[in-house]
Amino acid sequence: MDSPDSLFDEGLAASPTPSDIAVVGDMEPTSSCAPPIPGLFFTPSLLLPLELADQITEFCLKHYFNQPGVNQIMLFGAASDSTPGLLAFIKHQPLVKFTPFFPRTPTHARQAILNLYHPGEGITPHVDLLKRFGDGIVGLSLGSSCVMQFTRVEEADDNVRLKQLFLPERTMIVLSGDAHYAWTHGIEKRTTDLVGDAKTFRIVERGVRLSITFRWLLASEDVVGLEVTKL
Ligand SMILES: O=C(O)CCC(=O)C(=O)O
Ligand SMILES: [Fe+2]
Repeated sequence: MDSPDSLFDEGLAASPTPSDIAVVGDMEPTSSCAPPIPGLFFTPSLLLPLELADQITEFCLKHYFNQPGVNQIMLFGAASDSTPGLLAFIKHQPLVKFTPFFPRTPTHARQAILNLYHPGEGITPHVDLLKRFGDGIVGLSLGSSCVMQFTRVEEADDNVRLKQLFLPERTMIVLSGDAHYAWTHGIEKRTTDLVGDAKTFRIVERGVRLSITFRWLLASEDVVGLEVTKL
């Protein structure tokens, strides 16, 4: 993937966007207990307030996903008016204190990627572009849950290379450090997820899911082309 506007690392994914209906494959029950990946922070009980979540979802669907076939939007700039009230909420959550996401003196532009997934769609495992983004990605799940999968970029000794995490709707995940740079993240193309543990689990249907991920752009990476939405 050579395009200068590519968001993801070469070799790991060909410009992943939510895509393609797939057959349900083998599933393992997955819980909302964060896997032991350094730099991955997730608190299942921390939920975006329902009213705010509904407002943001409605706003994004109306303003950004109002044409057929559009399933990914990139926003650049302060990204405050573009997702009203969302950054103000995120900023005060202890989870983001672990990341350099809200430095005392912001020096870089902010970027948000909005992905819309219909049931059966997913995103190829990838590492977000290392050279373009600063450390610390904050991701929100709106409208539906899903299972996110993580694999180590380098082969490691441990038996379990693939780790999974169930992301209920209105939850927030933070990927920083190793979780950002040394592991891929992706979502399998499924219409259902198996949630729980080996003994007690249930099938959860996927609905339409909107994810919003915030990042910092590194210096000189804040101009990527004229086709992007400038705020
Ligand atoms: O949908 C998600 O939660 C993940 C999106 C993602 O990985 C990305 O936009 O880079
Ligand atoms: Fe990503």
